[in-house]
Amino acid sequence: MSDDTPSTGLGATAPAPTSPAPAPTDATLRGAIDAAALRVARTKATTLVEALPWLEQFRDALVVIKYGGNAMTNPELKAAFAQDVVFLRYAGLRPVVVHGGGPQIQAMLDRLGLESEFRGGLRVTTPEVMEVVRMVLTGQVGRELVGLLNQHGPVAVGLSGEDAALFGARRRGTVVDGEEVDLGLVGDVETVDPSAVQDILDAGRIPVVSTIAPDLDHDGQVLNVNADTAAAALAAALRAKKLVVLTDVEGIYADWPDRGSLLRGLTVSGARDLLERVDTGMIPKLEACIHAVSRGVPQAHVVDGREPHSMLLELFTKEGVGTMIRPDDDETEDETGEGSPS
Ligand SMILES: Nc1ncnc2c1ncn2[C@@H]1O[C@H](COP(=O)(O)OP(=O)(O)O)[C@@H](O)[C@H]1O
Ligand SMILES: CC(=O)N[C@@H](CCC(=O)OP(=O)(O)O)C(=O)O
Repeated sequence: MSDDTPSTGLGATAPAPTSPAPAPTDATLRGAIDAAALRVARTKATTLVEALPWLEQFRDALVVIKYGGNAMTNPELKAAFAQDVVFLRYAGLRPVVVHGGGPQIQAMLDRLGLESEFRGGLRVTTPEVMEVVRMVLTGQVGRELVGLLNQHGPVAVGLSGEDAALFGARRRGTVVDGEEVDLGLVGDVETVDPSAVQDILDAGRIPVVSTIAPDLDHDGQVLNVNADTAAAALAAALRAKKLVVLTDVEGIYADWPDRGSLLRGLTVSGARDLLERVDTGMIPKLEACIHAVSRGVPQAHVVDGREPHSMLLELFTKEGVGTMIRPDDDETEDETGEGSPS
């Protein structure tokens, strides 16, 4: 007797069926498949309708998306990212992509046998390394993203911080273990003229920005700037409605690397306090979010770029998936982000 023989509930078991159940007819099978397909279609429709309040709220909204090099290493993820950005555009938002490319720069430096080291989270940049940074960001990573976006229609236009004086930067050093460190050709963005980006947006297209910046103090010299902070400066100058930073973790953790300490929401003051406790990679991201929100961008999000379509989930669902940073006087609930479209 097989283990799954049905029980009568009276201590005895029912006799095993003597003949197999009749095989389902083609019509019954087709009916079952149609019912399942209908259920899937209904779920899709519910998902679309759930996005409606956000689509209404974000109509025309300018969203600056920072796409980090670590979230850009897998072809499927890159394709999903391109789909999401084009989706935002076709849904009536105005996305602007600002990309990094740290791992891609490193790979090229390794191929060329050039050494470079990071100090305080920034790459020490010699003139030779600067040539590679410029070549990889504008000539490789930017081009590739433009190509991926344009697979969905002729929407994307690439430019760098050098075009139409989009960015102007000044050289910076850093302090590591109490010591002043010369980073070479590394700068902070000090001026932003967003008119070239605005022109591309006004044409209904998607600007894709590589973060190379002319040196304001030395004509003809360009500087290597951190892509997170450049994205924040651009978001503030464009008066963006959101800054979305895609990276390779779920969001910001209160107590990194304790996976149970993922933060759903943070105020700018909370983010400033946390700066003391985060490690190298997250410092420029947190600084970028603080910079953008304290200069008038209503919300900044840190989202997992390894999760396909995480950006859409963060923007268009009640639960969200990453960490949202908002002004101190914003009353949005921290834990769930519920209450209003985030
Ligand atoms: N509190 C924190 N929350 C999340 N990540 C953190 C935190 N502190 C440090 N990190 C590190 O920051 C990294 C993200 O920065 P980075 O590797 O520079 O990303 P990207 O290439 O996307 O710019 C994470 O992978 C993680 O190792
Ligand atoms: C000064 C400095 O460190 N610049 C970065 C620029 C690229 C970048 O920021 O890329 P991610 O966003 O992928 O980290 C670098 O040379 O790697």
